[in-house]
Amino acid sequence: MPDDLQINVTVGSDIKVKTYLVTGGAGFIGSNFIKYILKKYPERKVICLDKLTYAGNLANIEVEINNPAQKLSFIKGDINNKDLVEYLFETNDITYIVNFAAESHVDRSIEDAEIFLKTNVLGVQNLLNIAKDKWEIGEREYKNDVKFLQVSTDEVYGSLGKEGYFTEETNIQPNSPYSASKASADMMVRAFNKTYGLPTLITRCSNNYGPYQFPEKLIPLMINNILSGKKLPIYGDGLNIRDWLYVRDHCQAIDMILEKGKPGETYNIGGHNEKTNLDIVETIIRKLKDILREKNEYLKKFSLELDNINYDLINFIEDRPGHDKRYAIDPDKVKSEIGWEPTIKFDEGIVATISWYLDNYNWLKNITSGDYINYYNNMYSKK
Ligand SMILES: Cc1cn([C@H]2C[C@H](O)[C@@H](COP(=O)(O)OP(=O)(O)O[C@H]3O[C@H](C)C(=O)[C@H](O)[C@H]3O)O2)c(=O)[nH]c1=O
Repeated sequence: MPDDLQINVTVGSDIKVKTYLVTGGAGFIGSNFIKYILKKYPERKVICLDKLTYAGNLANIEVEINNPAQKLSFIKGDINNKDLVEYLFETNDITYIVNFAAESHVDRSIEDAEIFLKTNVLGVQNLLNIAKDKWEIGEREYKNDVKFLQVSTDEVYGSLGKEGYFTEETNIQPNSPYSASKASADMMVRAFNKTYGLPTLITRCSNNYGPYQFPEKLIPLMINNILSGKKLPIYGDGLNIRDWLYVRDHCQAIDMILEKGKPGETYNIGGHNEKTNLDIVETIIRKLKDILREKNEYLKKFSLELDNINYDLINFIEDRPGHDKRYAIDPDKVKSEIGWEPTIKFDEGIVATISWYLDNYNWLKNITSGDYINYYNNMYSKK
C-alpha cells in the first residue's frame, strides 16, 4: 500500500485514522510540518497545541484552520499545562506526538536562560509523563503505532573544527544555554524510552530556512533588513559555518522517520549544504537583487534602489559569546535506514525563500511590529 493511503486498521471493522498532536505547530518548522502532513494525508487529524509566544503566529496556519476539509484543530496553551495536555490525550486517540514547542533562539538564551529551561526541559518532561501514562494504559489496539518524536538540534553536539561530521554517536557537548536545554530534553526522552519503554524518536536537524521563519534568525533577518534599508549585522568574522536545510525537506524527513523510524533511536537530519555566514549574506544580497531586477514593482514598494543593495551593507559586529564555529551532519544513518536525503538545492531554496518574504511582506511587517523590535533595540543598544 503506498504511504499516502496508509491508515490504521484495528481488529474488526473499526478504522482508526492517525491523529497527530503537534506542539509548537504555529511556529516556523511546526507550521510547515502541519501544512506538509495535511496535504500528504488529507484523511489524518492534526491537533496543534501552541502557546503563541512572540515566535508563534496563528497566521502561519490560518489557511488550514479555516479550511473545513482539513482536519486541523488549534488549541492555545503551554506544553507545561498538565490539565490541558491530559485533556487532549483523554479526548483524542493520539498516534503521534511531535514536539516542536521550544524557545529556539541562541542569542535570547544568552540574555536569559530561564524560559528555555521551563519550556524546553520541563515542558518536554510534562509531555513525556502524560504520553507515557496514556500509552501504558494501552486501551488502544493500535498502541504499537504510538510514537513520541522530539524535534531536537545538531547544536547539542557542540562545535566542529574544520574537519569531521556529527554522527548520532557523537558526544553531547552543548555550548549555549539554548543547546544545553535541548540536550537536557533529549536525555529525558532517552530516559523515558529506556526506563518505561515509551516508543520515542529524536531527530536532530541542522539550520532550517524557508517560509514563515521568524526574522530574528540569520536568513530572514538579512532579508528584512535589506527591505527596510538597514545594515546587515554579521557576528565576528562571518566565517562560522552552518549546514542549511530547506524546511520542507526537514518536514519530509520527520514524516518518514515517524513512519519508519525505530523506537529509541536518534536520527540526524542535515542539508549537506555547508556555508559560512558571510557567504549566506552575500548570496542573499545577490539573489535579492536578481529578483528585484525582474520584479521591479517591488523596488517602488520598498523604496529601494538597486545600486544601494551591495556588500557595503554588511556590518561586522561583536561576536556571539561561545559562538560555535561549525556544524555539519553525517548523512549516513537517515539515508540508509529511512531512505531520506534532502531534495532542494540551496540556490533554489534561497530564491524561493526570498520570493516568499517579498510576496508576504505584510506577514513580516506584523511580526516585526511587536516584541521583536523592542528586543533588538535593547540588544543592539548594548553593542
Ligand atoms: C541572527 C544572526 C546570526 N548570525 C550568525 C550566528 C550563527 O553563526 C548563524 C546563524 O544564526 P541563527 O541565530 O540564525 O541560528 P543558530 O544560532 O545557528 O541556531 C539555529 O539553528 C539551530 C540548528 C537551532 O537549533 C536553533 O534553534 C536555530 O536558531 O549566523 C549573525 O552573524 N548575525 C545575526 O544577526
